[in-house]
Amino acid sequence: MTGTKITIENGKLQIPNDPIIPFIEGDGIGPDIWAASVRVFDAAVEKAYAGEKKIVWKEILAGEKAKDQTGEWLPDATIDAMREYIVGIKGPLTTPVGGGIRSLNVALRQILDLYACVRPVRYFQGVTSPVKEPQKVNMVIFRENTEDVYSGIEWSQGSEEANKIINYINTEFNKNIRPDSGIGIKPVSIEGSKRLVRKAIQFAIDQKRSSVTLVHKGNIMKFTEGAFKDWGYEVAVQEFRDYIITEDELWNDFNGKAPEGKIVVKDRIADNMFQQALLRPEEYDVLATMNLNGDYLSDALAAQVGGLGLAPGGNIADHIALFEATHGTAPKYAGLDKVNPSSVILSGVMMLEYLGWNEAATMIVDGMEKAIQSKHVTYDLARQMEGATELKTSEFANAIIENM
Ligand SMILES: NC(=O)C1=CN([C@@H]2O[C@H](COP(=O)(O)OP(=O)(O)OC[C@H]3O[C@@H](n4cnc5c(N)ncnc54)[C@H](OP(=O)(O)O)[C@@H]3O)[C@@H](O)[C@H]2O)C=CC1
Ligand SMILES: O=C(O)CCC(=O)C(=O)O
Ligand SMILES: [Mg+2]
Repeated sequence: MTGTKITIENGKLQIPNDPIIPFIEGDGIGPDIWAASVRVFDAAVEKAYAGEKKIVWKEILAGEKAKDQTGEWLPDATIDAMREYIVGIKGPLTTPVGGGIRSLNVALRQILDLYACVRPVRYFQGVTSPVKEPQKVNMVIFRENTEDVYSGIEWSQGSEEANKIINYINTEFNKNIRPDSGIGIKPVSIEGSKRLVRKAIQFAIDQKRSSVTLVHKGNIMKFTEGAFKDWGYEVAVQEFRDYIITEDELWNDFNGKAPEGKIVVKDRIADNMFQQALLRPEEYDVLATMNLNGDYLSDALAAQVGGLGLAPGGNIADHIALFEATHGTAPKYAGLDKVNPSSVILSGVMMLEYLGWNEAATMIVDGMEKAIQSKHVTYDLARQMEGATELKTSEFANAIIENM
């Protein structure tokens, strides 16, 4: 295989003109949307750089394909490849509910310590949305990606471990957990919280965004969610003093009007955040959330601008980054060449921006905007639009390429 590895020099990514980029095709709808997406990426890079740049794709295995070919759901070679090649992209992977394997998606994030799940939510002109003014939504979710109830530390009801823990907590701490309970642990650390909020604020500074909102349920879960909020404010005030004001300062010192260029750091209790996002979306910009709240908010905000077919994301550490759509494997549509590939395509746009290949990224977004405005779209958007022509996954990729 030709191609050159991305490297890190003096803390910065060095991107060759022919980077080797690993990809995971994914389960369910994964093969359909990956086949469409990769054609769009290659066409955009070719068009933007006239052959001077090219991605050399390297398939790595996870999920059902890995199980079939290697006997393992997540082979070590896949983790090694991500460490070696640094930037990658993946399709969705199935996680059974209840028993069976744990989430491979979560495992990839935890093993590679991809601590920020970054999910931008914006409106595409022409998409029909369930809200009146979807164009007011322009938020970027920074979701903590390695801890919280996603840590996978849980024991089933009736297991020896669950019984032991219940007994210990009830006797040592005078609590009253019902003996027939399942047990899950919710660890939230200073390190995990602060590095996530730090990344969110740095993004807000770099992208000249107006606010960072810490989302939490700290009124109820005081020492996990409440602590996340407190540690978030600590990072803001101690590390970014020259760039930010808190919401208290906004009202006490600036009469509700932020000085030019200052980012307002505020917090909202999670249930309130969901209704604020619907009713006053223009007041929210960057959101820093814990793992579970961020998972819920990602799908809800995606729906607000037209659905999961348009919801990209990236799991990003200090250097290693694995881009992926917000949605899952939508198994009922697997192999039908039906679903919207845009979430993976827009995840690829995030990846191209991460590489600094902004020209190709912009070209894809332009192509997608034009295809949507011409009402040539996949079923999910077609069913909401009047007078739309429904395209297959592969045909929508063609439409983007033709409009680039
Ligand atoms: N990061 C990952 O890999 C993720 C994996 N998963 C896994 O995926 C599996 C299925 O999860 P499920 O809860 O059904 O959620 P999914 O996100 O897979 O699908 C839910 C619904 O969202 C809509 N949708 C999803 N993707 C698209 C798309 N590309 N284009 C158009 N519409 C889309 C469909 O809606 P409609 O029915 O209205 O057409 C679909 O039925 C589970 O095993 C879950 O664990 C879930 C989330 C993330
Ligand atoms: O890993 C899974 O199966 C689900 C993950 C998920 O919902 C998400 O990352 O948004
Ligand atoms: Mg989710």
